[in-house]
Amino acid sequence: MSMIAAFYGGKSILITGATGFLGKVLMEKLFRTSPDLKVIYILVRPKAGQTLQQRVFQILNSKLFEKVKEVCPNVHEKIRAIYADLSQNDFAISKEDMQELLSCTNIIFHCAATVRFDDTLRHAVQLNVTATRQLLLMASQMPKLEAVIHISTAYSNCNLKHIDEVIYPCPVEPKKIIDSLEWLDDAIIEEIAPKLIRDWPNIYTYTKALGEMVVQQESRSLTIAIIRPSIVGATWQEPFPGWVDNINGPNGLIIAAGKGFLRALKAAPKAVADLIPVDTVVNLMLAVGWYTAVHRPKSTLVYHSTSGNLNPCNWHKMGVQVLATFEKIPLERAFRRPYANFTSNNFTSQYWNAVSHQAPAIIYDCYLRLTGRKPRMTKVMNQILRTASMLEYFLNRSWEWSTYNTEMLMSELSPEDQRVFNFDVRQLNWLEYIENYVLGVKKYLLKEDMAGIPEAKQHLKRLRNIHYLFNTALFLIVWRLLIARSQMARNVWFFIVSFCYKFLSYFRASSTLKV
Ligand SMILES: CCCCCCCCCCCCCCCCCC(=O)SCCNC(=O)CCNC(=O)[C@H](O)C(C)(C)COP(=O)(O)OP(=O)(O)OC[C@H]1O[C@@H](n2cnc3c(N)ncnc32)[C@H](O)[C@@H]1OP(=O)(O)O
Ligand SMILES: NC(=O)C1=CN([C@@H]2O[C@H](COP(=O)(O)OP(=O)(O)OC[C@H]3O[C@@H](n4cnc5c(N)ncnc54)[C@H](OP(=O)(O)O)[C@@H]3O)[C@@H](O)[C@H]2O)C=CC1
Repeated sequence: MSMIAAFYGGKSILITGATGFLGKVLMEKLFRTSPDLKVIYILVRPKAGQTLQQRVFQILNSKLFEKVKEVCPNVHEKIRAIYADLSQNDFAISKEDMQELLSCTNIIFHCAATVRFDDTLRHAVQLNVTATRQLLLMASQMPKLEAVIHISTAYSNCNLKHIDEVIYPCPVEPKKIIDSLEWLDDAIIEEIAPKLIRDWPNIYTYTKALGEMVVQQESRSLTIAIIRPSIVGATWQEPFPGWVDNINGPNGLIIAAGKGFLRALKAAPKAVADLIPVDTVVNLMLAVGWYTAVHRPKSTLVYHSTSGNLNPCNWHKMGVQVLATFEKIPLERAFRRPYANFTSNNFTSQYWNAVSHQAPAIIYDCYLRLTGRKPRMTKVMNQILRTASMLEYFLNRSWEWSTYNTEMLMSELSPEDQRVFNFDVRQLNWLEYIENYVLGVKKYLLKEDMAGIPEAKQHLKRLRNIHYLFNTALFLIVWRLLIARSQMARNVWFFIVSFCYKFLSYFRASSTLKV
């Protein structure tokens, strides 16, 4: 019997960010392994014209929750969506709902955040810092609370090379930043933002670091743990391999590569690609929730959910496997054949951008214009290049994350828990994982039909022929122009032609002799 699964039985669990990538997988696993849990409260806001109920309905009716419905048929009754906006005071939760949350909650998983790298400082602080503080204030009024699990990121201290499982101080107190944002206007805030974030690469990682400091300062009587995942990728094993549903992190770039838009990336081929499957992160979260509530460690423990030091894979290996998978299972209607050129050199990268990205986009837009259609490829390409440049920082560096606490926790689990809540990334086979990942991007994110693979392969063959034809035509045009203008080119041309002629004559003569 799994001790962790039994621990969550009969519990009331509060999850923020339950509609996000990590939150959905967390809910799924909780319902599947502890179907006798009492209730999961989720803080949700209406979005894209959908009410809370419609959003919950959509999640529960997705493929991700198919197994849950077999194990826990009354899952609809065990989920309680509470209207909340984490950027508002008291999260805009009604009095009745707040009362229920305060009196019933046993465990909190705080996943909600803005994960955009280019968010405004005001919004990112509201979500990643102030909301964390407010949630902890709420937590301190919960008599039945056993543990709070805060989700940070392994990159919250990416200005350091070696990162331990400790909370590092930030140069400016979070409280001071929160207070000053109250009276500064937006223009000034955006002006001071680059000075505030110093050597952090973006507002996201900086505000996540501030969020950790808030956890440390506000923990007081609470039992809290922090989990720091690196780059969260598709599911490895559960509930099925390759599930993914948003374009964040590697997903957008994998699509761009598969569709043939992105053919070169400024990335250090040997740098560690620190991906971690989302189900591995969720298993660690649930194990940490159990351990924190049962063992009540005296200080706030930090757990790294990373792969680099236990089972490293580099960007080159990852890129090669992504391309190999696209050979077998290509995406539909590709723009060009998938290809990837990793370089960390500035000049080479700019050259590839011009030749492999901008030029084809401009040529294609000319073609669209000539055929009376609206040009769009340059816009798409610029969007992809902007995203790639935002991720560059993470593609050109390697970090060392220590994993003492994570390994300690692993050794504390019973063999059954190690199996059911497996977060041992050493068992991950990268080649198999990446293949399933790419397949998952095609099936679950792009919703492409597997029956379309033969047609997609035919399309790639046509693209290859167009590519050869285009290159030959280009070569002939350039050569013709050169011959017309340069005596040296003409000499080279006559030399080649006479050499070929002599070779053919020799070949013909020797074959006649043999006969
Ligand atoms: C062979 C090649 C191999 C490739 C392998 C490469 C692997 C690369 C790995 C990358 C490493 C990433 C490192 C990350 C490390 C940090 C870890 C964390 O904690 S990070 C935590 C994770 N955080 C991150 O990863 C955040 C990173 N991303 C960002 O911050 C921003 O996306 C941005 C700033 C990059 C671009 O912003 P912006 O220019 O404003 O663009 P928008 O975002 O607004 O969207 C663009 C378009 O996409 C549409 N669309 C949106 N959603 C979906 C969807 N679900 N479904 C479908 N479509 C969707 C949307 O409608 C729009 O279309 P349109 O309306 O224009 O037609
Ligand atoms: N994905 C990754 O690679 C990594 C993620 N992390 C961390 O993991 C956590 C979860 O990330 P992930 O699931 O990928 O992110 P998502 O963007 O998929 O999910 C974010 C969640 O936060 C919710 N949220 C955002 N703003 C508000 C708001 N104002 N009010 C209420 N809810 C809000 C979103 O709700 P809505 O659906 O309404 O937008 C969504 O449920 C984050 O803390 C992130 O920092 C850490 C490392 C890597």
